[in-house]
Amino acid sequence: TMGTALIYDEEMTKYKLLWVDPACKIEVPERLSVSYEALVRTGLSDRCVSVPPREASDAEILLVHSEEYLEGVKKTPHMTLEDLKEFTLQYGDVYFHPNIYHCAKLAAGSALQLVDSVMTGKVRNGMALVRPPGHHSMRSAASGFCVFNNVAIAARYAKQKHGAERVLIVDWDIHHGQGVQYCFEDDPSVLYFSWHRYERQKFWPNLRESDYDSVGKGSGAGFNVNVPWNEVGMENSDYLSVFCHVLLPVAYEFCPDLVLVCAGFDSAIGDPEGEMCATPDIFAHLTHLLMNLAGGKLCAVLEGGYNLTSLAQSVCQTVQTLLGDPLPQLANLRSPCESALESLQCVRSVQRRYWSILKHAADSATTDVSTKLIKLAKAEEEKAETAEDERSQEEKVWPEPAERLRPPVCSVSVLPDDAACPDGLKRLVSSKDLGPLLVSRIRNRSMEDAGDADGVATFSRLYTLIEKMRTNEIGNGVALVPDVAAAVECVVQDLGSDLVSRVLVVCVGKEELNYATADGKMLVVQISGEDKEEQKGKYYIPVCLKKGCGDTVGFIQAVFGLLLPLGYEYDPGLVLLVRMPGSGVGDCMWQQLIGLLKGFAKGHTLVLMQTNDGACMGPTASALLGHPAPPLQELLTPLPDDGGALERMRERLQADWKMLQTTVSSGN
Ligand SMILES: CC(O)(O)NCCCCN
Ligand SMILES: [Zn+2]
Repeated sequence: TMGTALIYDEEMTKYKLLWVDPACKIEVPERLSVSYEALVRTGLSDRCVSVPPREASDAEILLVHSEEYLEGVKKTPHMTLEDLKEFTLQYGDVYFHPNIYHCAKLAAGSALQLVDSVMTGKVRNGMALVRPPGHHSMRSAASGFCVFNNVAIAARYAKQKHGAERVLIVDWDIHHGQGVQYCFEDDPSVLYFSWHRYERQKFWPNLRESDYDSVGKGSGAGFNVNVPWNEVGMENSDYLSVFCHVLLPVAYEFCPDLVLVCAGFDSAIGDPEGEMCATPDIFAHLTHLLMNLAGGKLCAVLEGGYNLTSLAQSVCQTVQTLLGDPLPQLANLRSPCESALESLQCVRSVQRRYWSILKHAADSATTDVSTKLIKLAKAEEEKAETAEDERSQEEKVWPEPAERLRPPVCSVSVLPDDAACPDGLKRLVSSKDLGPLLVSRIRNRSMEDAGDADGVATFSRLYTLIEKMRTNEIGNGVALVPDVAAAVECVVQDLGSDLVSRVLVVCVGKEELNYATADGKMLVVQISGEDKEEQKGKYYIPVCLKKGCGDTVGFIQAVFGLLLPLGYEYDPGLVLLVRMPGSGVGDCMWQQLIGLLKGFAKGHTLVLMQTNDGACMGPTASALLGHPAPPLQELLTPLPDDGGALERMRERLQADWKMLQTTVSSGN
């Protein structure tokens, strides 16, 4: 199914703080109106399926909250100002208003409408712009501007009404959604992931149980994943590292039927609460990285976000990705910071006991993180004293996110004349005259009999395709060629090199690739079952899966632990995905790979396959067109894998590639 639902009603702007409370003054009605107005202004709202909110019923609210709490909140509409203040005093950092009960029912009801729309297949995914937010509210208490726990209610509702068996909740808000954690900490059917500003418990809500060692209880052990940020100023690379090295491997092993996002945008630059430095376009990638889970069924529900500029931009980035638009290039990613690496290492070392995909993660006990903790804590104590005053004054500025233009043609195919063109793809026939020099090079390089006019025609079409991707006239494409190894060599040596500055070549299968430039114009990552001799340098990385490319657990570990971090750091202008004959990779994994690789080069991927391997043309076309990849069920029953080899490879490569790091540098 296609389509993105958008749920919004201005009624949810009709409550505000009626007295002085410094902790609550940032939660203003304009948060919602500027977000919606930005979606209207950019034309994104018109591209969505507008779904009206509704009020959550008592029964639905009671899925999470107690009767006494609900009865209490029910009385607030008739309270005097003094009664409202009195009622509010029993909770922390939250305020009540005569209309907030109505809005809280609409906020929860919006999340339920979104779940209905997605679970019934009316739309593929969607976003609910709501206030009051929800993730702090608990069974019998309001907290942190939250009254009813919108997403927790939605998760229970999805299970009860739609039979969802496993629900993943991703909370990228900069605060810990303790309400969600308490609700599901002993429930293995709901995996709760949250990162949050923590500063070793010095940041609100100052809970010991927000730290990384709260992994869930009883049968829920392992189904709660907390990533504390112990410093402010976290950047895009810190966020992406946690997604690649913690959340995504675990999420894929969990294999959810539905993904709910506590979409708070106070984790973006400029926000007074988060004080982080990640730019709004990061949410395009965070959303994208979750969109191939659960067959694309993703519901994003607004939580926090208090800088009206970065909030509006972040909401637009999220919705634009839900609509399937090309992703922005994330420029100049750098190494995750030391504090992020320390958190990453701690989280992986506690979660490795519960997730086989993390089994080979370093056990932090061996690197004695505690001394590092103390040393770093002292270091930042000094820094904090000085930085505090400067930091709070400085006004953050960041570039407006780049436009993300959909190319006129989404996907094309380059095929032998007798091959059928898959539905939805446009056959590329026009070809550029390559000129005698290139023609002779092609003939020499790859064609046995120089007379192979077909070969030249194919390559001139490939050249055209690459050129039209560079100018964004075409999004992506797939080519069936007689000899895929020869084609790769020709494309990267002759065609690609002068058209794009960096080509990421992802080869699946064992064929020998006998070129690897050391100049960085090309990065080759080859995933195969063959044990290759040591890699030939920084830009040729052979990843060996002992049990071959059919080993889904190993493949996923290679994709998230190596390929995606490398790709983000390399930041290519074009992705060349090569399917070597006999690779043994499954169709689902293949589609997942195509979907995930769209995160690079604004989605400009060229898939090369051998003519006699055309059987997977259907799944390939489907993935290129943006249809979500089917879930990888195999992950549920992982075979004993050799993930250790991948960890060792990552450790070896991280000297060259900073995004591969998952532990604090043992050096300092
Ligand atoms: C929804 C939320 O997580 O943004 N609420 C933040 C409350 C902060 C109170 N100091
Ligand atoms: Zn927040």
